Amino acid sequence: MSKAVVFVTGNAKKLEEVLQIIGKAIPLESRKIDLPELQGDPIEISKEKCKLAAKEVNGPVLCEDTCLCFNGLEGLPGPYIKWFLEKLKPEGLYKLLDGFPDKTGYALCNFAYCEGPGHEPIVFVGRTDGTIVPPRGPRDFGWDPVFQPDGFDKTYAELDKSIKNQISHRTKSLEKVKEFFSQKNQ
Ligand SMILES: O=c1[nH]c(=O)c2ncn([C@@H]3O[C@H](COP(=O)(O)OP(=O)(O)OP(=O)(O)O)[C@@H](O)[C@H]3O)c2[nH]1
Ligand SMILES: [Mg+2]
Repeated sequence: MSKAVVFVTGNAKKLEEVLQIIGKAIPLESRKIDLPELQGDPIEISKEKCKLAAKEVNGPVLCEDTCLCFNGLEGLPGPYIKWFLEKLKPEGLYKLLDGFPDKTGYALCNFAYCEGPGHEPIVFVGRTDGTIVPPRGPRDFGWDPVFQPDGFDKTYAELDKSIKNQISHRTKSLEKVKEFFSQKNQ
């Protein structure tokens, strides 16, 4: 690849996972910029975030927006999970579903790639379905303690990192990003 792609994020834990997942498949640089985020549709949010990132960097960029969606709440908190988590902590996220029998949900990761200012971003969606449970496991990354992926009896936080990175929303999205770059560079 001629030009390194800059992954723009203000979140160190995200960056750590992205580097673990992609290894050397895509030469990445990272830039810590906390980008403003639109409200609304998750795809549009990631596209707009990526356009702003491309402007800041003045070159090719990747960025991602992550949602945690509760089926009982019609997909909310979704893209607003960061603010819900900050105020309610993991316990409060589970309590949000008090009175809602459906505890299922999904983690969504939308990576967006933009070639540079003026280019339209492309979005790569990764989704992992699961259940929202009372928090269990280490607290070092966001809402991991309340998300139990389907097929496992452990939360993301309790799972070995290598297992989370085989099945996660982020991995599924990055698989598509890798495929895109391998085609692009043929
Ligand atoms: O337990 C978790 N497991 C994950 O796999 C995961 N991925 C993201 N998050 C959290 O969900 C919100 C997304 O908001 P978000 O996409 O806007 O991220 P951000 O603002 O922190 O960084 P960025 O937008 O600069 O990239 C933020 O609170 C993140 O900490 C996760 N929590
Ligand atoms: Mg953000």
